Amino acid sequence: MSVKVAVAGASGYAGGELLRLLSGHPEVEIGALTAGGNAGTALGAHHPHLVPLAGRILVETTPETLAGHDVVFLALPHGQSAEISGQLGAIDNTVTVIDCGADFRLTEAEAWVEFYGGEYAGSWPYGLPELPGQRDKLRGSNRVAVPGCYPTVSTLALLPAVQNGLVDPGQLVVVAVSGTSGAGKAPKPHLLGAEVMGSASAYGIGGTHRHTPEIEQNLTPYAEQPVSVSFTPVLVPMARGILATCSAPVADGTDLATLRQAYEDAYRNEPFVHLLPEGQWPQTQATLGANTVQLQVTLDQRTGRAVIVAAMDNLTKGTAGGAVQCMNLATGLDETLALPLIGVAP
Ligand SMILES: NC(=O)C1=CN([C@@H]2O[C@H](COP(=O)(O)OP(=O)(O)OC[C@H]3O[C@@H](n4cnc5c(N)ncnc54)[C@H](OP(=O)(O)O)[C@@H]3O)[C@@H](O)[C@H]2O)C=CC1
Ligand SMILES: CC(=O)N[C@@H](CCC(=O)OP(=O)(O)O)C(=O)O
Repeated sequence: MSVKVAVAGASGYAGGELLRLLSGHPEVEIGALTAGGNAGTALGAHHPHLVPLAGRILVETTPETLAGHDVVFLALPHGQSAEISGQLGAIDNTVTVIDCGADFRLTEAEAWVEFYGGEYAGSWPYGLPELPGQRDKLRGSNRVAVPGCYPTVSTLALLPAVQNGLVDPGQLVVVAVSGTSGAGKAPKPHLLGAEVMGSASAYGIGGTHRHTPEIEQNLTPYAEQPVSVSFTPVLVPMARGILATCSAPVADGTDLATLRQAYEDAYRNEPFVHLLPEGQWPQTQATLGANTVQLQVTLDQRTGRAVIVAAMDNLTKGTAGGAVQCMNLATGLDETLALPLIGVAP
């Protein structure tokens, strides 16, 4: 079986990571690679690490250049996916579209308007296979909305505690540091070297970051009470990686052994989510370039809070790896194909 894929937004960070993974995929043939203003230039000018594909010329992102592929990955800025996927669907009704952007992630129009503004495009099956029952929705699906990077790691960190009623889901706190590639490649003043190097800065503070409703949406079906998360992202001087520290008050009678057991049970059979041995705490470098999330959980006895720390590469499991995992499921391939378990450390 050969799956012919196109990558829209191939000159960007997510597009580059998709191509790194897809280049090693035994069942994939790489078709059109598209960009915006950089159409007409060679891929190698943007991603010199993608040596075998370096000479490929980027073409314009149009329905016509994307049509005729089995799978199209969209790695475009927010708001672009809705329009192009609609136009593409009108001329090619057999294509599977996997969107790395946010356009189709939220199921509630009000949340979309509050956090993104503009017109709500609707929702597609959510590309987090580790959510209970989600694999069945992704198998054979011809549309997938890949999660945001912070929601992937935060949801997987909190799910077992929430699902088993071990914490108060109305008092979840997530503080997550991220490398700057999470912000994309387009130039922005706050990403200048002089702003980022040797400095850490919180942003999207006070419940205003657009990933807040996505994390709440993910956990709500598994909670016995309303879910509320206080989420604070922090930019740190790394290229890649997220380290999320999540906490919540534990339910009466919950001890550390019960908490730990919930995480062991939830992730024992998950290929990409790993609870570390007791006493070992996640660090981002162990997940770099790997499609993995590494977790540890403990109980802060003094404050009565469960504390879960999770590490993940924002570009791999947090975007492109998650997207390839969804492609594997959508096209009937082995879910784990071409997805590294081994990180790049130190
Ligand atoms: N970076 C991350 O960690 C994560 C990213 N995502 C999502 O993935 C998507 C891509 O992000 P990322 O790769 O970081 O962003 P980048 O800014 O690095 O890349 C954006 C890509 O989109 C192209 N593009 C920009 N404007 C247009 C346009 N008008 N028409 C066609 N193509 C255009 C750019 O081409 P050109 O070079 O020509 O401008 C580039 O290839 C976003 O929706 C993002 O939210 C999701 C999770 C995590
Ligand atoms: C460091 C940084 O800026 N990170 C991005 C999140 C990246 C991500 O997951 O993506 P989506 O844009 O697809 O939602 C941010 O906070 O906006």
